[in-house]
Amino acid sequence: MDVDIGNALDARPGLTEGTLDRLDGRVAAAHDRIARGMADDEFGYASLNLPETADSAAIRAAVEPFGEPEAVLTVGIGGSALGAATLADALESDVDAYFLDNVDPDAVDALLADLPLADVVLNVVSRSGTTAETLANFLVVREAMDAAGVDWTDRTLVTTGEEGNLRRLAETHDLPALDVPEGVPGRFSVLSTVGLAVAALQGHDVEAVLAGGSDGMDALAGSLFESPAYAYGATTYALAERGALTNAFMPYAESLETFAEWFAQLWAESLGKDGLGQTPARALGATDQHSQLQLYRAGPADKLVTLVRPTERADAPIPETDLDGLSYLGGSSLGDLLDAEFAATEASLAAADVPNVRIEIDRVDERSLGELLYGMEAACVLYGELASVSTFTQPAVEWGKKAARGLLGGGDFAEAEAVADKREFRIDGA
Ligand SMILES: O=P(O)(O)OC[C@H]1O[C@](O)(CO)[C@@H](O)[C@@H]1O
Repeated sequence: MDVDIGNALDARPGLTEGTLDRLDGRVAAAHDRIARGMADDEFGYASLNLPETADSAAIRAAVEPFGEPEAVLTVGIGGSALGAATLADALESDVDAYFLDNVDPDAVDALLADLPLADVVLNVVSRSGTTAETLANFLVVREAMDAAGVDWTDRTLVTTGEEGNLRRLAETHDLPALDVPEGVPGRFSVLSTVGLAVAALQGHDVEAVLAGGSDGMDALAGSLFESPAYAYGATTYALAERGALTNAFMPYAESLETFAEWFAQLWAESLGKDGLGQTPARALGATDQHSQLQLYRAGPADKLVTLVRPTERADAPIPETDLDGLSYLGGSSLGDLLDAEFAATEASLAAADVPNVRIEIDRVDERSLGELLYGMEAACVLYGELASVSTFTQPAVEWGKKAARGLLGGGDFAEAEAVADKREFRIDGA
């Protein structure tokens, strides 16, 4: 993974090389803190040890009984789904991967109607084992399997914590079960059982993903000038300090669109604390050049754009054409066009003094993805150290959970009562 921060210098907001030099001392101190946390397997910091601590053999052993299924259906949400989905959507496989990470009845019914339930592995993932959406979806899928005459206990893999409903379910029905890694928040768990079981079921090289993570681990150093991940973390932090409170995250590869969704949880849930943080805006190149780019380039000077791409990709020729004004496309290729659009967008932002950072990986394969995912996690941890926030907790999400549970009769919660206090100011339609 390479990071180019050149277009973050002298932008609006922008950094100078002097800023970076002054910041590097704080990066060194932050790295020492991170290194100590990793050495002691401290809560949260343990995430950055996963390339060495993840048990790929246990993952392979757990999925082995399922052979090569037609499909894998993951029921989980947030970090319990997005990492696996990132790898599944980035890599090709003959085994289809589906994810139920929402409780939209239409979507759930439509998916269950299409799935070959007798040849699906039901991969239920929840660290806590109490997440309402995950447990509700599991109960719905289990009933659908029952109704289809499928023995769900033959088709289900559980990944969960030591305690909780899912652990008890696995023990009661003797289900294959994987442990979520200790001390690793869900959004940092892609390089573990949580993110890699689907990859193993899809026949991907799990060890190569972890080797890429190790590449990222080896690239950590006590200076932003020596570590791409820290260069990204320090630059995004310093730009936020200067007003870039939105980070438009824009991969130029369809295979990395879900990666942007994974990044959004990592960045928002880790750094959105104490009135601080940087809003990740998910975008896709070249598509969003025809939508959001207008705002990025000509809107408030309150954002940076992160451009991500593989330097090697498949290609497809563009046939010759005599269409007026379009003959220049003929004989070129879609890859050439995408690369030209990437360079043009990058230059367009620079010409408007909009800070932008380029992240490049060799190609979208297991090893490069492992390094990229690890690099973003390390960048996030560094940013959190520099911002002095509690990177690995997410207390703000609990209020809504209690309110929803109270509304459904799951207990007496003041949050649920507060829902009734909604201030009304309605403008009704026809
Ligand atoms: O794995 P669990 O415990 O079901 O949690 C799922 C997701 O919900 C959160 O806890 C937030 O509610 C995320 O941090 C986590 O990734």
